[in-house]
Amino acid sequence: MALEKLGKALNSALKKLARSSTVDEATIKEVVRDIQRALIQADVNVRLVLQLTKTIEKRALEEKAPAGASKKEHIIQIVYEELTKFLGKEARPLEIREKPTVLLTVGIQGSGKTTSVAKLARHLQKRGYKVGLVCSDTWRPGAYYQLKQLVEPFGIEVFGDPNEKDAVRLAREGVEYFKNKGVDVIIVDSAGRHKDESGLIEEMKQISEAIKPHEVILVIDGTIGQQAYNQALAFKEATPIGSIIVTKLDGSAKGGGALSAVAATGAPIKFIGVGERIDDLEPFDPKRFVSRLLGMGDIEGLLQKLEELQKEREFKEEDVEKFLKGKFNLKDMYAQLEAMGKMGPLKQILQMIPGLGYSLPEDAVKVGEEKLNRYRVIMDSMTEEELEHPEIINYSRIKRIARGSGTSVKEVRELLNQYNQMKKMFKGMDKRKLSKMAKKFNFGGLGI
Ligand SMILES: Nc1nc2c(ncn2[C@@H]2O[C@H](COP(=O)(O)OP(=O)(O)OP(=O)(O)O)[C@@H](O)[C@H]2O)c(=O)[nH]1
Repeated sequence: MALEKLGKALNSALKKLARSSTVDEATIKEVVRDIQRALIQADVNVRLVLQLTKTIEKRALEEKAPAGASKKEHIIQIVYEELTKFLGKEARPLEIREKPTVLLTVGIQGSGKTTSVAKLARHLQKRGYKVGLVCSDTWRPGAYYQLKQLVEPFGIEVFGDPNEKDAVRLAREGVEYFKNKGVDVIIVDSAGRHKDESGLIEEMKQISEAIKPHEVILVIDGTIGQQAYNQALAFKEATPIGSIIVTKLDGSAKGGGALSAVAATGAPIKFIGVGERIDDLEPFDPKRFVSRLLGMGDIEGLLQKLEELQKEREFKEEDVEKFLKGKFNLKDMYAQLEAMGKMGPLKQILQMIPGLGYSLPEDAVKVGEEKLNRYRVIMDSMTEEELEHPEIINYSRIKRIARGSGTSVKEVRELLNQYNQMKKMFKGMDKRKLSKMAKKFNFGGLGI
């Protein structure tokens, strides 16, 4: 996984939060300090770290958790949101709009450029595009053979001439060649042997002028950490159509520094390299990346589901009245269960709740999910009258319901007990307490 070490450190900071019994100022400050330490160790620029953690701390201390979410959940949400913003906020996918779309890749020698070109070609091929590669590296004859070797197994053609000395001419001829072949995407790989960024950018300008690419992609070595800032900035200023691939994020201790430094320039990171194999290239999406980094499953999904859950949890005024008068029936309970069912497998929901996913024993989740299903099956075998007036369900009805639903008398009784308990609790409660309890019941009252 990319940035494994940073992920682990951030994850343990949040785990500590999830485990703490209270969430006060001292807890928040400790979490923030842990996050600071983790980021600085990943070579993220200290000034950026301080800015980021100050925002997290301020929000965590000042903002109130939205209804239905705990303070812990809210803090995790804040950390997630701020880290996402830190890495560019939105995904900026590579778009293939025209046929052919011409891409030019540049990058300093050793950055992983040639490998990334092969990976990108394969990535696009897997998405159904026919891709042609042009090697315009006139400095290193081996580059052509290296590229060929990488993509040959996939039937991707490489245009090049190891004896040609004019990079601009090679690039132009290569693009013409593939245009005539009707490919969807042409990727032109330029030379990496430049003494510095200015040489690199100069060649990029010349080739750009000749082939008019739709996009220029800079490949940056993720192991250089925050030094990536200057490279990305110089590049961003030189081309209005630039995007970036940050390589070697697998196992690099400084990858977090490189990613955040590039993001700080505002240049879009479109892919990250996460290994030496041809498939080790991932489209970069800050949201998904941060969710995975924090090791908390799909947090985006969680936020959405929390929102839905909250809507479902909101008891209508008339419902509250009804419950207060003790008129809560099985149908009402059924509606609650159905609302839960709509939101997908319970286990999945529970796992997405930061903090809970860690502590939840597998058995508890299984029982909850199974029980919910059984309740539903049992209620499907009840008549309308029984659902509305459960008090009429006597022993012979229980036997019939058990038979009809393929369950047992014991299970039908269990459901009725659950109902009676809920009803008893609703009765005689004040409004405020009731809505609080209702929220709890959606998760806690069903034997989960
Ligand atoms: N672990 C890891 N290694 C990578 C990644 N990308 C590239 N590499 C390795 O980095 C080394 C240099 O990669 P090349 O593709 O030859 O890069 P380059 O030197 O920029 O290419 P040119 O400038 O064209 O010569 C190779 O050993 C690659 O296997 C990555 O994402 N992860």
